[in-house]
Amino acid sequence: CGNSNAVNSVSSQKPAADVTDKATAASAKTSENITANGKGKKILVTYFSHSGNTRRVAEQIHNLVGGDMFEIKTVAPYPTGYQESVEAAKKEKETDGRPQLSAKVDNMASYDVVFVGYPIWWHTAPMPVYTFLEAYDLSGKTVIPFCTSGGSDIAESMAAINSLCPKSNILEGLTANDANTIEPWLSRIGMR
Ligand SMILES: Cc1cc2nc3c(=O)[nH]c(=O)nc-3n(C[C@H](O)[C@H](O)[C@H](O)COP(=O)(O)O)c2cc1C
Repeated sequence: CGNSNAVNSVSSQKPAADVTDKATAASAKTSENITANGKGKKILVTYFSHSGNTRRVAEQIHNLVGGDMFEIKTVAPYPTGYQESVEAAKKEKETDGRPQLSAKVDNMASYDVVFVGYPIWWHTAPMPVYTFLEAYDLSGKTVIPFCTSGGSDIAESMAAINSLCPKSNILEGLTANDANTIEPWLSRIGMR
C-alpha cells in the first residue's frame, strides 16, 4: 500500500430508497454525514465487479452503513464473454499483472473504514484489486473484505488481502452469495 497521486472519483450516491425501512432511514443520511453508521467512522465502500453481482452487494452494504462508494474499474475492459474473461483473468494472474485503473480515490486518508468487494477469480481476488490496494496507504485503517463467487469462500482470498494491507485492521470478511447474510454480518462486526 504505497502512496499515489490523486485523480478523483468517489461518487457520493444516496442509497436507493426502495429496500427496508432501516435502509430507508439510512438513506436520509447523506454521504456528507460521515458519522452515519459504523460507530461514527467515515466509511468508503469500494468494489470491483465484472458482471454485477458484487456491485449489487456493495450497494446493499452502502444502503446499510452509509458513507461513500467507489468502483474499481480497469482502463482496459475484460472480455464480456464468460470463457474469454476467464482466460484473460487466468493469464493476468499467472503473470502477476497489475492492470491500470481508470480512477483513484483522492481523499483516502480521510476514511477510517474501507470495505473492499470483489468476485473470487481463480481462487483469489482479481488483479485490479491488487492494483487498487497497492495504490494507497491503508495503515491504521479498518479494512473489511467481501466477495461473491461461484462457490469459493472468501478465505481463499485472505492471504492476498492480508499481504496487500499489512498494517490495516482487517475484519471478518463475508462471502456474500446469500444477500440475507449481509445485515447479520454487519451487526456482528459492529458496523450496524
Ligand atoms: C475470471 C473468472 C474467474 C472465476 N473464478 C472463480 C473461482 O475461482 N471460484 C468461484 O467460486 N467462482 C469463480 N468465478 C465466478 C465469480 O466469482 C462469480 O460469478 C461472481 O459472483 C462474479 O461477480 P461479479 O458479477 O461482481 O463480477 C469466476 C468468474 C470469472 C469471470
